[in-house]
Amino acid sequence: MHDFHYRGEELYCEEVPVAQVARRVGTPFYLYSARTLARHVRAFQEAFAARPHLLCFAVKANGNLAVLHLLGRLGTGADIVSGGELHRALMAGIPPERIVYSGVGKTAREIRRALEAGILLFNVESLPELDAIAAEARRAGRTARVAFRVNPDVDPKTHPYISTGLERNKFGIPMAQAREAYARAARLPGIEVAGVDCHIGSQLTELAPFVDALRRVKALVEELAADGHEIRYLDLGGGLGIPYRDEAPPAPADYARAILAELEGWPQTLVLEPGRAIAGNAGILVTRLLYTKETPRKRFLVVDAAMNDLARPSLYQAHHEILPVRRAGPPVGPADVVGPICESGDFLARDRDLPRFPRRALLAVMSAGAYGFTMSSNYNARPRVPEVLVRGERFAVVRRRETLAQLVRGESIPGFLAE
Ligand SMILES: Cc1ncc(COP(=O)(O)O)c(C=O)c1O
Ligand SMILES: N[C@@H](CCCC[NH3+])C(=O)O
Repeated sequence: MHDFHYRGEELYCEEVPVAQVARRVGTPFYLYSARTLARHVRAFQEAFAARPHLLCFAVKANGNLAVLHLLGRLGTGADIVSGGELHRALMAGIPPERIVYSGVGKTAREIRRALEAGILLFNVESLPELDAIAAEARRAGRTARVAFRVNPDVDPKTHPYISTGLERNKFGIPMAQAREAYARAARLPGIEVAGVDCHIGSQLTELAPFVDALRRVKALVEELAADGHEIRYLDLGGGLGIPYRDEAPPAPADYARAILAELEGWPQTLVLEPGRAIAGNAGILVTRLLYTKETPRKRFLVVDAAMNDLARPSLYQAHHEILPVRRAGPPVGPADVVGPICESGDFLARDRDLPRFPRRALLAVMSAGAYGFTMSSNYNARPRVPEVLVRGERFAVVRRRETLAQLVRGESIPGFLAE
């Protein structure tokens, strides 16, 4: 599942002691395992080998150039949602013909860049956006291949903030409007109807919502075929969950079996956009204990990482396991692991049965490889932390710690303030 394990008393990433990296780069930092990333990619590739498919890693989960480069070398493409992510994917060497572009608010400039790059597919989320893409394509003398992202109105049974395929969510177009939308797209110069797309949410731990959504998509594709559209790509989005605690999400092979069974005799190229399932358990956030603070009610472990470094616990009450980098004694009762930020919502873990740690102990916040660094911010003027990639016995800093100079880069004090 992942390559973070104890050897004796010490936590390792692959062949590298985590404490050794901490000595080199200081804390906090993100640490990724190349072996875990590669294993997860291969699990998808092997599971879907029986049919034409394209694995487009969701860059929003982890956009580090080295990570994207590694995934690209293994054959993956990218699912992007902004001009910034397009830039990252191209810089990392991911070929444009393996890039699909989702998101409800693509700007004219972003659309132009994606057209110039020659990406595979625009996943279109509204009719006004379709018109904008058509206009840019005509201006550039190009043709944009499009899929509509349809909203199948399926409950993914996940956290409400990360469910996307319900009618009340802002994503995609309602199924009932799809045929009309495709008819309009087919008439528009600059547009080539190429696929159907759907993505119903993230951290799904059951197969049924995926299968439900796919059945609705299949019914639509049949109608579209009857209307004369040639649907060559079926983009099923991402969303496969991972174990953070005791969840038992389906493995990529189970997910593939369920989908492939539905698609027997369907010739389309399958596009998949996993993010978390590839990167989530391939990364940890390493932090140092600053102070242990005991009050009559609570024990607080104040660490040097905070909600600006890993937002998931504060934002979704997400659970991330906390492991000592050097094994400590037995648990002595509940503690909150909190950061230095001036918000009560600044916690990485709550009410965990944890040992008593020596001062300056290193702690690993597990399963932080997806939506960890990418959601980090500079809140409380905290420089963003470094990212380190391990492969076997080697490791490299793949993003340096932000400096104080970088923290204020681009800011200026206008002269009129002195008047
Ligand atoms: C359009 C789209 N594709 C792919 C993903 C990746 O999802 P996950 O990381 O759950 O696989 C997301 C995020 O939920 C998304 O919005
Ligand atoms: N950022 C979320 C997932 C949202 C997925 C984006 N479509 C998380 O950390 O779980």
